[in-house]
Amino acid sequence: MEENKVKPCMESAVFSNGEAEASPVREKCYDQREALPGEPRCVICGRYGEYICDETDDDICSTECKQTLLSRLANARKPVDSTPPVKKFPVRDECFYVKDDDASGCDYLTNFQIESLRKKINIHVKGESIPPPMLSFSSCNIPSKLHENLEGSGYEMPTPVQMQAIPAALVGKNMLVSADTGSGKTASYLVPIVSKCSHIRSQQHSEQKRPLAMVLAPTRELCVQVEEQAKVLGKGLPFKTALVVGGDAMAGQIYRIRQGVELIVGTPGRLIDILTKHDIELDDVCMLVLDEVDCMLQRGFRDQVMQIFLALSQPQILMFSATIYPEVERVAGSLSKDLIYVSSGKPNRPNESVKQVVIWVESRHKKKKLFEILTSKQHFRPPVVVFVGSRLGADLLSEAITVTTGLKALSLHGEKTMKERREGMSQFLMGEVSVMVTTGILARGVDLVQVRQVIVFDMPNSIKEYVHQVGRASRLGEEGTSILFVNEENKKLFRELVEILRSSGAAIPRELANSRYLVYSNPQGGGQKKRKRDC
Ligand SMILES: Nc1ncnc2c1ncn2[C@@H]1O[C@H](COP(=O)(O)OP(=O)(O)OP(=O)(O)O)[C@@H](O)[C@H]1O
Repeated sequence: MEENKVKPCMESAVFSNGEAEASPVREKCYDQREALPGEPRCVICGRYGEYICDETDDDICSTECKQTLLSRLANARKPVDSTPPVKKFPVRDECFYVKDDDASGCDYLTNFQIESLRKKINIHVKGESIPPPMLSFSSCNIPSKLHENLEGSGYEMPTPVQMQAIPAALVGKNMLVSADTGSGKTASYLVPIVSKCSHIRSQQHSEQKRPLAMVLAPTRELCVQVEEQAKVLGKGLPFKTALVVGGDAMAGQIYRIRQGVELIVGTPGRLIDILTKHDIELDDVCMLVLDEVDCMLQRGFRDQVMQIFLALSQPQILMFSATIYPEVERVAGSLSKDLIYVSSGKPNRPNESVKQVVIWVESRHKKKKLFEILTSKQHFRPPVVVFVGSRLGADLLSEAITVTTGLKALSLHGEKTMKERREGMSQFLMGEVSVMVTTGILARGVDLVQVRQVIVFDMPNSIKEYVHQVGRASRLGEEGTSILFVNEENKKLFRELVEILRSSGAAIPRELANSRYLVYSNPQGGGQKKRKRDC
């Protein structure tokens, strides 16, 4: 490792009595000592995070872990066929690219032009004084460094939801946004956050760097990913992040926040834990994001989210999901009186780029059917995510897959340690594991860039969870396939399922189409045994 790539962390030098500055950079992870309470930890191995990786701003312990970190990031971003990382999205109509000669945005567009532009990019809005969609990242007055970082990530043009949500967030609108899975919602809130927070910080003269923004998300995996992306976008700007999730040592998280960060990304439970036990000043938080808002406002999370919301001083609130129902709109509306609504694509529907295949298979035959798919040259498209209904089921099935098919399979669920979850995810993202068997933990928001096939082995409790699970098979309009195993045990969801399959043009198995339960099934999906939330 070249010395200039890994800088000794000044704060950590205080803890190590100057040792970090005097001695050469550690080569191997096992040469590094364990972290003491309150000290920074290596994001890869959890040892003493003596250095800051200048490329990612993460705490790391050695050259070895730095390399692991960088290759994970590179792999996580690598497209399936290893072609250069220029990302596409399904732009069907070139002519919406209205020429803006002065490149200053579309302020001069007439209302009619704005409306026809929205129509062409399939954006619907509701609310007062909503700015027009932006045509390019350069037309929305974001810091040039952020623009460079977007380009560096392969973001050449904003996706439709970004075109509308970014300018609206930049002018301070409170928003509820519904957009298809894989349509770029994350950058829709991270771009405004990085832009605003780095601007505020650069204007501040005080030494105290209190958090300015917060993103709440339901799972640790999603938080890890959002924080990673925030770091990439904020690189080179006065913009630091803290990840606050269960399973990692709390001391390190508090230490990081106290060192001064602009953004906190976390799960509600751990955040409440930290806020109630430690004196963290939140008065400066001016932006709050609820990612997967329908999940965050559901029983289980709602009270914690409200508690955090009430601890803040009326921040701008941005809420996002691919599935938003009237009840969510009602609760979201109660958080802000002048909320605007943005919707892109077909809300509450599986992503159109995913071909849905539904197979009627009795429970006792499901394993056999799965093994057939996984061993079929024609049907198996690794890496594959298999969704099951329980943690034990995930463990047993992943073992059975390895034993029966010889494929490398892993399970990932809420009972695993954070270390196991991190390692499992990275092995999967790096292509070392071809089948990941998981509970709902990976259903929402997680950007599995290389995955093009999802197998829903156990139908989830609700159609909206099914929509999110299917969504893992496609990013930005890339084609994918989902295979759902269904039988009479899922009868409560039959009516909604058939409706959604019909509207997607998917074939419906004869047994399902002719089922006597079709008439009686409950569209709310009630009645199925409730499973423990797995986040
Ligand atoms: N403007 C863009 N240009 C190129 N790639 C983009 C752009 N915006 C987002 N992406 C990439 O598209 C993929 C999907 O984005 P993202 O994860 O934000 O989708 P999402 O709408 O949040 O999906 P989900 O509902 O599944 O969480 C990611 O790999 C992201 O890096």
